[in-house]
Amino acid sequence: MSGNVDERGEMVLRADQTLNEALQLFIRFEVNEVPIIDHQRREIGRLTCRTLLKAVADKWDGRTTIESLWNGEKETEQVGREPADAPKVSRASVSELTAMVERLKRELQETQSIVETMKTVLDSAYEGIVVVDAHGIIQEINKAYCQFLGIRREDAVGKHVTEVIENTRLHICLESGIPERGFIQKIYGQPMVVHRIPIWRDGKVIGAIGVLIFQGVSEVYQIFKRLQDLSREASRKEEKEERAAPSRKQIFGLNSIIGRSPVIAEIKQMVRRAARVPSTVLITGESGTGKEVLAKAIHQSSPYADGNFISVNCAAIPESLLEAELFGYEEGAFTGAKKGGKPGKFQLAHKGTLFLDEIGDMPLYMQAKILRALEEKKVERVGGVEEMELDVRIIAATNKNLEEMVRKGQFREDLFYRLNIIRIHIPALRERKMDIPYLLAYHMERICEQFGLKQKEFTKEAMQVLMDYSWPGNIRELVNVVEWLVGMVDGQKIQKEHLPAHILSPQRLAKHGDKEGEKRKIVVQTDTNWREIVDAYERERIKQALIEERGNKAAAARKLGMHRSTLYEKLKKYNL
Ligand SMILES: Nc1ncnc2c1ncn2[C@@H]1O[C@H](COP(=O)(O)OP(=O)(O)OP(=O)(O)O)[C@@H](O)[C@H]1O
Repeated sequence: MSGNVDERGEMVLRADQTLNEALQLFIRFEVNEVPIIDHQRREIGRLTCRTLLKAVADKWDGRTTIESLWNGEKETEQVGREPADAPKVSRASVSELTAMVERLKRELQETQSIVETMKTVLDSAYEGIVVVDAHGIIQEINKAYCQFLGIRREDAVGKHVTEVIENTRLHICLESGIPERGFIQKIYGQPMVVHRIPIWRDGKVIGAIGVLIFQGVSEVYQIFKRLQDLSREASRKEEKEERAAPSRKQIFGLNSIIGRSPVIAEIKQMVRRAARVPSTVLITGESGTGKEVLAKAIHQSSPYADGNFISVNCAAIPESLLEAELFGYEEGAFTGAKKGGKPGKFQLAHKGTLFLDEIGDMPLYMQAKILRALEEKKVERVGGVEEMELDVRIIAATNKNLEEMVRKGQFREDLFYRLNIIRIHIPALRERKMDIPYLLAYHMERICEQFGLKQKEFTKEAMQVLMDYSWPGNIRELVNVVEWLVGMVDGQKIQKEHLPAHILSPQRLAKHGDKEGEKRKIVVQTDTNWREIVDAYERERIKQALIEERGNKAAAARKLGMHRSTLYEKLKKYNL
């Protein structure tokens, strides 16, 4: 910069110097204006801080010479001379503005780098990936997809997805907001496996991602066969359980917790941690939020998975029977005691998990007994003399405020601390609305499969109403609504008008903040109605299948997509 001082010791810039050099000089000496000289060192004008910053902000090419800026090659307005009414830039603001420009430049570079990384990731993927906006317009498509379709990226971006990808349903997925996983889509006559994933933000679908997984279904079959061979041995236990409930898809452990909200991700993380240690877990959350589902997931992912998962609803067992239920009894322990006695839930859960649901409803004297069992790891049957050593993982759950109950003396403080070692809280469904479409899709698929029906879809309007609803009964209520809709709607599309009246006009239901009891009453009441309707529907379907198959039960079971033993159970249930 030494060449930038004239004979009078003043700062100058030569016209052939670059904007980079000028900016450095302005920053280093915090000047506001510098004379520009030609090669004969004559002053030909002045470069102001404002002009320099504008040039930088407009087209930041640091190699541009002051001269070319001056000549207006890249600038349309007069450059170099400050308009008469231009605001004067103070020394302080010079440094502030340059710092701002530097910051913006850095941020821009970072954003460009992220975009570049994303593009590289997309293009490195083996799968075909396409991203559309809320209108179905392609925003991004990766190399693998373009190669498969035989198109260029620039010919696809900006077009509606239906113009580019044959038989796509990505635009339908935008409407329903429901993900479609593992669907078969024919492209160029070839069956392909695809995922369609809607992108939700602030309760709205803002786009969708389509993933073309393999180059063909045959490849999936090959992989599936390989996996089957490998896991045959390991899956003996699963097969046993599947036999017990053949019409339902079995999902285990963490996979049984459906939801994509950040809070569900956190909960899954907690489940992973809780599964690793034998510590007691306390699960809290409103009724129907999935406390039992979570407890099972912990059990299935833990070293206790080979043992039983025994669930006890402490509120449902009469007080007088609770002790015998939990600890078992010896023969003759009391009038009416079974011959040979009976093992208690603790004993049944030995080397497994005991799930104490509604622990807040446990009477105080039983709390003391449970505490003793937990601390000593021993139980004694009612009427017995011998103690049995037990290795049981305890998971307790409640929808009550146990801290408050401890304060009021309704719950033992020592038991509370013994239970509260790992605490997991499940928020109400209305506090994690982005899980709603995933739960609807999951239960729709599960129930349709169970009833042997083709899966139904929600229209955008119906989905919006379901998203807006506050679900006072949480996921249990959602499951009931799906079951009701599967039974009641004839076509494949579930329209807004098909939804139950209390969901369409929720003001008829109790508002949040109303007494818990009131809320429960409404949910239970609606539950009963749904159950009756669903049962009537199922009875009718079974009757029809038997008529069509001329009384052949095996054929009717096949037609209904249920196992023969399930059909026998239902025939008994419906008196058919
Ligand atoms: N994350 C989830 N994914 C899928 N289904 C779920 C999930 N959570 C709950 N459900 C379903 O919701 C219903 C209620 O779940 P669950 O019985 O675990 O709730 P809960 O909180 O234990 O209820 P309560 O307090 O009344 O005992 C069940 O049908 C269950 O399958």
